[in-house]
Amino acid sequence: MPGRWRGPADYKRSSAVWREPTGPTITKPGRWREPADASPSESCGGPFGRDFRPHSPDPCQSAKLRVLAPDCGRPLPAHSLLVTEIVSIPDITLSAVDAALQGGVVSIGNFDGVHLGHASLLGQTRQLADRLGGPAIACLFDPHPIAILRPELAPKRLTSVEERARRMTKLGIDYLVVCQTSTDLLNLSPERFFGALVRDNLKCRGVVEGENFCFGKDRRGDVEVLRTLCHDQGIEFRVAEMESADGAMISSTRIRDLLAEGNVREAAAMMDTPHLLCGVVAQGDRRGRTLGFPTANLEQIDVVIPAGGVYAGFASVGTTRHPAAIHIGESPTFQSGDPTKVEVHLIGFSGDLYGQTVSVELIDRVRGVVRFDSVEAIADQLRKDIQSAQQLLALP
Ligand SMILES: Cc1cc2nc3c(=O)[nH]c(=O)nc-3n(C[C@H](O)[C@H](O)[C@H](O)COP(=O)(O)O)c2cc1C
Ligand SMILES: Nc1ncnc2c1ncn2[C@@H]1O[C@H](COP(=O)(O)OP(=O)(O)OP(=O)(O)O)[C@@H](O)[C@H]1O
Repeated sequence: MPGRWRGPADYKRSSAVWREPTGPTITKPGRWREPADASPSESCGGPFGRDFRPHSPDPCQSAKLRVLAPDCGRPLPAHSLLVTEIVSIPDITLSAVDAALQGGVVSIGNFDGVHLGHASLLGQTRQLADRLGGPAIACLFDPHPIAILRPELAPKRLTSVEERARRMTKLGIDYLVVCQTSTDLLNLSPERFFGALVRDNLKCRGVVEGENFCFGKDRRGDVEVLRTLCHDQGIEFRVAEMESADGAMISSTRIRDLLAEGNVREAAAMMDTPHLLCGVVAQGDRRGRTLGFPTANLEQIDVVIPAGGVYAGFASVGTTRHPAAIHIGESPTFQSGDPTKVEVHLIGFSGDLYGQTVSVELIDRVRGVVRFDSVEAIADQLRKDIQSAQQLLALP
């Protein structure tokens, strides 16, 4: 049965991953630009489809749902740039990863959003792996530990695991190891955690972490503890300087806060790529087309939805990318909608999108949501919004 733990040697590995013949593109950390043929919609379900639902509150349930690529049966599109291979380890104290993953350099964290701080860290991981020989590995925990420890405080994530892998590809990371989070794992002391994952499983030659890295039960291990553990095992250890913007450290939490304010532009700057909302088009009230602006209503979005407002962005359907005006939140004019409703008007597009997967890159904010007194007034404003969006997107 796919995804079920069968024994120590049984770790899940995505086999439907396509590797570029020339290997991953390595560029200066945080300075890469998306190649012209990369379509964000492929990263929504990615090659793993929408079956990959890692955020179940019940870790056992999550393990059952962990159906990675081998069983999804869908071929990876040729233009997809996903190269970083996702490897799932159900239990770090039991699993035995294969030799290809061993002898490299690891960086451990959540890497949600793969922001510029992560990019700098992972760039150094790549460099050290090149020097020492062996793969460059990022390792994260899924679900996020907070979802098990304090589920009521667990924030929505910025990026799916597949999207993180896609971003890591551009940073030269060979493997994204996804450790199945459980209470047993969270109860491991720093020493036992290090022994199980870094020493015995990955047999690392090097470790790279940021200054604020903590690990092990109650976050008792810090970079000094890690330095000693690495030293005792003859593992090279490097501490990366923290990356900042406007005098404050860049973090996933800070990016979530920016999105909560509707500041998608700054969030994009910190991730070096726009925030991506991916959903399936559902039926709305069918009012949009009567206003002259049909909208695709997106459902099943499982990442942070920014504050209510009108945004400029791009919407991708399959491999086609359209400029778009996006409305998030309620429609007070019609007393309808909810704060997380996402409606997308694809500029210059007409056609049926129901049931299709659409991914939206949020580039900039146009304005807040307003209540209009008449249908004519809102239609007038929508025309202006399309113009503003086109300007913000620098379209002719
Ligand atoms: C670019 C854009 C801006 C919008 N701004 C507002 C707004 O300020 N106030 C409002 O009540 N509705 C706003 N809407 C929502 C429209 O009222 C909504 O698209 C319409 O009710 C159609 O809903 P339906 O897709 O469920 O049929 C906006 C929609 C778009 C596409
Ligand atoms: N701004 C940064 N510069 C350099 N390294 C960073 C930065 N932020 C985090 N890191 C490092 O990246 C690794 C992964 O950290 P993690 O994903 O938990 O970071 P985070 O962005 O601070 O997340 P959160 O806001 O949820 O705490 C850790 O080694 C951490 O020290």
